[in-house]
Amino acid sequence: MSEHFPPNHPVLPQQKVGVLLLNLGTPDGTDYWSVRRYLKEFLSDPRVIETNKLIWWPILNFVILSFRPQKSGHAYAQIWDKEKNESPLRVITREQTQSLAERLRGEDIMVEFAMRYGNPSTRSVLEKMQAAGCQRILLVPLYPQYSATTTATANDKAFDALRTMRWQPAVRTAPAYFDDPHYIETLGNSIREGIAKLDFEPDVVITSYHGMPVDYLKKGDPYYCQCHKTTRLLRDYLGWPEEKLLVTFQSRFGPTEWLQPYTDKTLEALPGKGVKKVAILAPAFSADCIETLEEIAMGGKDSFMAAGGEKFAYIPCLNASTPGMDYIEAMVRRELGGWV
Ligand SMILES: C=CC1=C(C)c2cc3[nH]c(cc4nc(cc5[nH]c(cc1n2)c(C)c5CCC(=O)O)C(CCC(=O)O)=C4C)c(C)c3C=C
Ligand SMILES: [Fe+2]
Ligand SMILES: [Fe+2]
Repeated sequence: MSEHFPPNHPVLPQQKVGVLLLNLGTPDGTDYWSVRRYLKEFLSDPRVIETNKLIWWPILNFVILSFRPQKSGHAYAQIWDKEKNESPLRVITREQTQSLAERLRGEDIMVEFAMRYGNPSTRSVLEKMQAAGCQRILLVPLYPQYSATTTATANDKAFDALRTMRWQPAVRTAPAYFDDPHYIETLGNSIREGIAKLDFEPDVVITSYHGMPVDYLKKGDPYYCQCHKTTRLLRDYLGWPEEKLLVTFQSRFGPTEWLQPYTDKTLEALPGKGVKKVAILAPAFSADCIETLEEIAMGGKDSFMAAGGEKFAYIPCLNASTPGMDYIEAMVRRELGGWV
């Protein structure tokens, strides 16, 4: 008999592969304190706000966190899933996770989701996966276009948790998929089908991406170029000219210059140029959320109509739709190559 120490070796769970879907995060409720807690974590992230900490700390704590939680809480209340008492972003991310788990069933793969800010936290889920025997974990940031403000910080948070694990699993990160032909085809088909359901033919279709300070682009963040490439490939796929499929940037925050053209200003200007019927989608988001449902589908529609627009339609994100999940499954299987 060999000499083992300790003599009563603990029983170890069976080894398995894990897939961890990562998204941004969302508040646990629409009340002031829930939204404040979420915004504080979000806006304290130096990947998101690069302003010097000594300058930013008082602005965040004394100015932004005293008024923004009410304003955002009111916006969240308009889109809240009242049946599940949860934010749509989390409802949809969970549906995507369940669907992927279903598709990978029988291969002993554990599929979970975690958020960069709020719950379920990346650390708690990674610890659960490690304890369940996941010795190989694929991290999948659910952002089609890479940005340091989203993809990199999601991965950072996962690596932070791994840093304190004695028995650290092997980890891979999935790359951005902004130009993957299968993704472009899936998104292109969702545009075609979205339009086919309408009672009008849009004069133009807008791809509205989440914005970012221009300064981050100048410092080398590839997000802006990847957004443009997604739309260019969509035009090629659909066979549309440049003026039929526009690129705009939404969700401006703070006084600095953000990526342009701005979605809100574009929607206000189009009717004056004779464009009265638009359809709009938000390809930077894998799941519908406050930025798409409240800001675009509701707010964007109001400003377009107030400026003289006649027809407005919002085309949903891929969410947990069958084609959307077909894509995520194929991408995950590809990235798991050699592991399963
Ligand atoms: C302040 C700077 C911000 C940067 C830069 C930024 C980049 C960025 N964000 C997303 C995706 C999402 N953002 C969401 C909400 C949201 N974003 C910011 C700020 C920045 N985002 C704030 C303050 C908020 C909170 C809502 C609000 O108070 O207005 C969400 C939705 C979350 C939800 O709960 O529904 C997503 C998703 C991307 C892709 C991106 C890339 C440049
Ligand atoms: Fe954002
Ligand atoms: Fe917003």
